[in-house]
Amino acid sequence: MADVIPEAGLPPLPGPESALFLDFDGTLVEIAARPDLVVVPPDLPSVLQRLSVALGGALAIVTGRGLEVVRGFLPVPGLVVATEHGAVLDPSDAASPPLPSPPAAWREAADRFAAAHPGALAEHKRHGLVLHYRLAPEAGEAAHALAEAMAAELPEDFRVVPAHAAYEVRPRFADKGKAVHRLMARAAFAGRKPIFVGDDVTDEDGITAAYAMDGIGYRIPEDFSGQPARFRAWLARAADALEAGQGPRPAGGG
Ligand SMILES: O=P(O)(O)OC[C@H]1O[C@H](O[C@H]2O[C@H](CO)[C@@H](O)[C@H](O)[C@H]2O)[C@H](O)[C@@H](O)[C@@H]1O
Repeated sequence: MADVIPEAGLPPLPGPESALFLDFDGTLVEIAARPDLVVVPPDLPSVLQRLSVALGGALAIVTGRGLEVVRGFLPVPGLVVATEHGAVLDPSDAASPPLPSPPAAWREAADRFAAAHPGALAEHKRHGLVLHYRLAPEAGEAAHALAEAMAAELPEDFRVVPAHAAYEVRPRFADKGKAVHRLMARAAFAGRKPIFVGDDVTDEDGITAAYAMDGIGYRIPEDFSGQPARFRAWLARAADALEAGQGPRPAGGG
């Protein structure tokens, strides 16, 4: 990696018995003015691929982003991804629960919100939508009110989750913790020590799940000084260390 950052004060590197669960925005990449403007460092996909191979496939991206967006940013063969906050796993599994999608009227209302507030954005996903106001801070209250009004129409299916300068309307029964539990049941992950790394409130479910399975969670603000670059450098060192000696541990070997 291009980032030259001292190791002091960083968490211990993951060992060959680990399973890595990594958030995307604010963790692997710096927050940007708009979702389409995030910058993926050119060497990040290869670092993720090396880690995935070294860990026998036990590496997953667990993100609020949509599936196609993540695959576009991180073109890593064999990479497991849990998108839309765990609602959509790829590769999928037979246990995938049916999840609702926002009604067309909500999508139209979201687009009208964005049109009415220059700088605001409506992001549409399969099972949810996001009202972004980072570039239109005065629209924050309107975004919140609209998101709450939508979720109130179908409260058994949807809930509102605050994000960085955005409000997300997403399926009530999807969260990153459930995604971690489902992935840990897969052969490549089973028996490993889960390590979840995130930066945001939605990552707390994933961190809780990791602890529940004798793993650990790291937070970018506290453990990497709020710097995704520090975290990326840590990942690169982990790939070096795993390749140098520890090697992949057979999947499911306890
Ligand atoms: O779970 P994550 O990978 O952290 O994704 C959470 C949401 O991130 C994206 O929005 C946030 O990042 C944007 C790019 O840095 C930023 O412009 C925006 O203000 C943030 O809210 C993404 O657009 C959402 O779909 C994700 O759910």
